[in-house]
Amino acid sequence: MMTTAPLIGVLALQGASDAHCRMLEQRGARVRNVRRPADLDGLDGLILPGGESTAMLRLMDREGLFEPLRRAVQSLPCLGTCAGTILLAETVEPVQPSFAALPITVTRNAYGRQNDSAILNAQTALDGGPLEMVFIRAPRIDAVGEGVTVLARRGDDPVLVQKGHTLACTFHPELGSDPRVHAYFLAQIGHH
Ligand SMILES: NC(=O)CC[C@H](N)C(=O)O
Repeated sequence: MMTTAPLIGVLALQGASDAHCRMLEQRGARVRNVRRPADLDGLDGLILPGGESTAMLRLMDREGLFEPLRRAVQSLPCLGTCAGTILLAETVEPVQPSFAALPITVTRNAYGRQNDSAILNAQTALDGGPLEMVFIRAPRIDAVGEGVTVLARRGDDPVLVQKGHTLACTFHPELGSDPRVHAYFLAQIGHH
Protein backbone atom coordinates (compact mmCIF):
# COMPACT_ATOMS: atom_id res chain seq x y z
CA MET A 1 0.00 0.00 0.00
CA MET A 2 1.04 3.59 -0.58
CA THR A 3 2.06 5.72 2.34
CA THR A 4 1.52 9.14 0.76
CA ALA A 5 -1.72 10.20 -0.90
CA PRO A 6 -1.77 9.09 -4.54
CA LEU A 7 -1.56 11.80 -7.20
CA ILE A 8 -4.34 11.39 -9.76
CA GLY A 9 -4.40 13.22 -13.07
CA VAL A 10 -7.79 14.21 -14.46
CA LEU A 11 -7.89 15.01 -18.17
CA ALA A 12 -9.25 18.55 -18.28
CA LEU A 13 -9.39 19.50 -21.95
CA GLN A 14 -13.18 19.54 -22.07
CA GLY A 15 -16.05 18.06 -20.12
CA ALA A 16 -16.66 17.03 -16.55
CA SER A 17 -13.35 17.18 -14.68
CA ASP A 18 -14.21 19.29 -11.58
CA ALA A 19 -16.64 16.86 -9.99
CA HIS A 20 -14.06 14.06 -10.38
CA CYS A 21 -11.46 16.21 -8.61
CA ARG A 22 -13.84 16.85 -5.70
CA MET A 23 -14.67 13.14 -5.36
CA LEU A 24 -10.98 12.23 -5.35
CA GLU A 25 -10.02 14.93 -2.85
CA GLN A 26 -12.84 13.83 -0.54
CA ARG A 27 -11.27 10.37 -0.63
CA GLY A 28 -7.85 11.75 0.36
CA ALA A 29 -6.17 11.75 -3.06
CA ARG A 30 -4.18 14.62 -4.57
CA VAL A 31 -5.35 15.76 -8.00
CA ARG A 32 -3.83 17.47 -11.02
CA ASN A 33 -5.64 18.68 -14.12
CA VAL A 34 -4.01 17.26 -17.24
CA ARG A 35 -3.90 19.67 -20.19
CA ARG A 36 -0.45 19.05 -21.69
CA PRO A 37 2.06 16.19 -21.86
CA ALA A 38 4.19 17.40 -18.91
CA ASP A 39 1.13 17.13 -16.64
CA LEU A 40 1.41 13.34 -16.94
CA ASP A 41 4.77 13.20 -15.14
CA GLY A 42 4.73 11.46 -11.78
CA LEU A 43 1.06 10.46 -11.72
CA ASP A 44 -0.15 7.40 -9.82
CA GLY A 45 -3.41 7.18 -11.77
CA LEU A 46 -5.45 8.90 -14.44
CA ILE A 47 -9.12 9.69 -15.00
CA LEU A 48 -10.53 10.28 -18.48
CA PRO A 49 -13.83 12.06 -17.79
CA GLY A 50 -17.09 12.38 -19.67
CA GLY A 51 -17.72 15.08 -22.21
CA GLU A 52 -17.57 14.84 -26.00
CA SER A 53 -14.97 12.35 -27.17
CA THR A 54 -14.69 13.95 -30.60
CA ALA A 55 -13.99 17.37 -29.08
CA MET A 56 -11.44 15.81 -26.72
CA LEU A 57 -9.67 14.13 -29.64
CA ARG A 58 -9.45 17.44 -31.47
CA LEU A 59 -7.99 19.19 -28.43
CA MET A 60 -5.55 16.32 -27.80
CA ASP A 61 -4.29 16.70 -31.34
CA ARG A 62 -3.77 20.40 -30.81
CA GLU A 63 -1.83 19.86 -27.54
CA GLY A 64 0.20 16.89 -28.81
CA LEU A 65 -1.45 14.81 -26.09
CA PHE A 66 -2.80 11.80 -27.96
CA GLU A 67 0.39 9.71 -27.99
CA PRO A 68 1.51 10.63 -24.42
CA LEU A 69 -1.97 9.76 -23.14
CA ARG A 70 -2.02 6.51 -25.11
CA ARG A 71 1.22 5.50 -23.40
CA ALA A 72 0.00 6.68 -19.99
CA VAL A 73 -3.15 4.57 -20.09
CA GLN A 74 -1.06 1.47 -20.82
CA SER A 75 1.14 1.94 -17.77
CA LEU A 76 -1.08 3.71 -15.19
CA PRO A 77 -4.25 2.67 -13.40
CA CYS A 78 -6.95 4.45 -15.33
CA LEU A 79 -10.66 5.18 -14.90
CA GLY A 80 -12.62 6.15 -18.00
CA THR A 81 -16.14 7.51 -17.62
CA CYS A 82 -18.56 7.89 -20.53
CA ALA A 83 -16.55 9.74 -23.21
CA GLY A 84 -13.44 8.53 -21.36
CA THR A 85 -14.61 4.95 -21.88
CA ILE A 86 -14.98 5.66 -25.60
CA LEU A 87 -11.35 6.84 -25.62
CA LEU A 88 -10.19 3.63 -23.90
CA ALA A 89 -12.15 1.23 -26.12
CA GLU A 90 -10.45 -0.94 -28.70
CA THR A 91 -13.34 -0.53 -31.15
CA VAL A 92 -15.60 2.50 -31.47
CA GLU A 93 -18.76 2.80 -33.59
CA PRO A 94 -18.97 5.05 -35.56
CA VAL A 95 -15.24 4.60 -36.12
CA GLN A 96 -12.93 7.15 -34.49
CA PRO A 97 -9.41 7.07 -33.03
CA SER A 98 -8.95 5.65 -29.53
CA PHE A 99 -6.23 4.42 -27.17
CA ALA A 100 -7.38 0.79 -27.54
CA ALA A 101 -6.45 0.08 -23.93
CA LEU A 102 -9.51 -2.07 -23.21
CA PRO A 103 -10.80 -4.90 -25.43
CA ILE A 104 -14.38 -3.62 -25.62
CA THR A 105 -16.60 -2.46 -28.46
CA VAL A 106 -18.67 0.67 -27.80
CA THR A 107 -21.33 2.46 -29.80
CA ARG A 108 -21.57 6.17 -29.13
CA ASN A 109 -24.92 7.75 -28.19
CA ALA A 110 -26.52 4.34 -28.43
CA TYR A 111 -29.52 4.68 -26.13
CA GLY A 112 -31.58 6.83 -28.47
CA ARG A 113 -33.49 10.07 -27.95
CA GLN A 114 -35.90 9.01 -25.20
CA ASN A 115 -33.12 7.47 -23.15
CA ASP A 116 -30.57 10.17 -23.87
CA SER A 117 -30.26 10.81 -20.15
CA ALA A 118 -31.34 8.51 -17.36
CA ILE A 119 -30.75 7.94 -13.67
CA LEU A 120 -30.96 4.28 -12.74
CA ASN A 121 -30.22 2.16 -9.72
CA ALA A 122 -28.52 -1.14 -10.38
CA GLN A 123 -26.63 -3.86 -8.58
CA THR A 124 -22.89 -3.91 -8.98
CA ALA A 125 -20.06 -6.12 -7.83
CA LEU A 126 -19.03 -3.33 -5.43
CA ASP A 127 -19.99 -3.65 -1.77
CA GLY A 128 -22.86 -1.57 -0.42
CA GLY A 129 -26.04 -2.32 -2.38
CA PRO A 130 -27.43 -0.77 -5.56
CA LEU A 131 -25.54 2.11 -7.13
CA GLU A 132 -27.15 5.23 -8.57
CA MET A 133 -25.95 5.63 -12.16
CA VAL A 134 -26.32 8.85 -14.14
CA PHE A 135 -26.27 8.29 -17.91
CA ILE A 136 -25.86 11.27 -20.25
CA ARG A 137 -25.75 10.58 -23.99
CA ALA A 138 -24.03 7.39 -22.95
CA PRO A 139 -22.18 4.94 -25.15
CA ARG A 140 -23.25 1.28 -25.05
CA ILE A 141 -20.72 -1.47 -24.49
CA ASP A 142 -21.68 -4.01 -27.16
CA ALA A 143 -18.96 -6.57 -26.61
CA VAL A 144 -16.23 -7.33 -24.09
CA GLY A 145 -13.11 -9.26 -24.97
CA GLU A 146 -10.81 -11.65 -23.16
CA GLY A 147 -9.98 -10.82 -19.56
CA VAL A 148 -12.62 -8.11 -19.11
CA THR A 149 -14.72 -8.42 -15.94
CA VAL A 150 -18.22 -6.93 -15.99
CA LEU A 151 -18.88 -5.28 -12.60
CA ALA A 152 -22.35 -3.88 -13.40
CA ARG A 153 -25.00 -4.00 -16.10
CA ARG A 154 -27.89 -1.89 -17.34
CA GLY A 155 -30.30 -4.59 -18.43
CA ASP A 156 -28.01 -6.83 -20.47
CA ASP A 157 -25.46 -4.15 -21.30
CA PRO A 158 -22.20 -3.94 -19.33
CA VAL A 159 -21.87 -0.46 -17.79
CA LEU A 160 -18.89 -0.90 -15.46
CA VAL A 161 -15.99 -3.07 -16.61
CA GLN A 162 -12.44 -3.77 -15.57
CA LYS A 163 -9.36 -5.35 -17.03
CA GLY A 164 -6.28 -5.26 -14.84
CA HIS A 165 -5.66 -1.69 -13.76
CA THR A 166 -8.10 -0.25 -16.32
CA LEU A 167 -11.63 0.54 -15.18
CA ALA A 168 -14.35 2.00 -17.36
CA CYS A 169 -18.02 2.93 -16.98
CA THR A 170 -20.60 4.36 -19.33
CA PHE A 171 -22.28 6.43 -16.59
CA HIS A 172 -21.07 9.44 -14.57
CA PRO A 173 -19.95 8.25 -11.10
CA GLU A 174 -18.73 11.77 -10.26
CA LEU A 175 -22.30 13.13 -10.34
CA GLY A 176 -24.31 12.33 -7.27
CA SER A 177 -23.05 11.51 -3.83
CA ASP A 178 -22.00 7.86 -4.00
CA PRO A 179 -18.20 7.68 -4.06
CA ARG A 180 -17.86 3.90 -4.46
CA VAL A 181 -16.52 3.84 -8.01
CA HIS A 182 -13.82 6.38 -7.13
CA ALA A 183 -13.06 4.51 -3.89
CA TYR A 184 -12.73 1.26 -5.87
CA PHE A 185 -10.44 2.98 -8.39
CA LEU A 186 -8.23 4.36 -5.60
CA ALA A 187 -8.11 0.90 -4.00
CA GLN A 188 -6.81 -0.51 -7.32
CA ILE A 189 -4.02 2.06 -7.21
CA GLY A 190 -3.11 0.96 -3.70
CA HIS A 191 -2.67 -2.57 -5.04
CA HIS A 192 -0.87 -1.53 -8.25
N1 LIG B 1 -21.55 12.06 -21.17
C1 LIG B 1 -20.68 11.72 -22.10
O1 LIG B 1 -19.48 11.63 -21.85
C2 LIG B 1 -21.24 11.51 -23.45
C3 LIG B 1 -20.27 10.93 -24.45
C4 LIG B 1 -20.50 11.53 -25.81
N2 LIG B 1 -21.83 11.27 -26.28
C5 LIG B 1 -19.46 11.05 -26.81
O2 LIG B 1 -19.79 10.42 -27.76
O3 LIG B 1 -18.31 11.31 -26.66
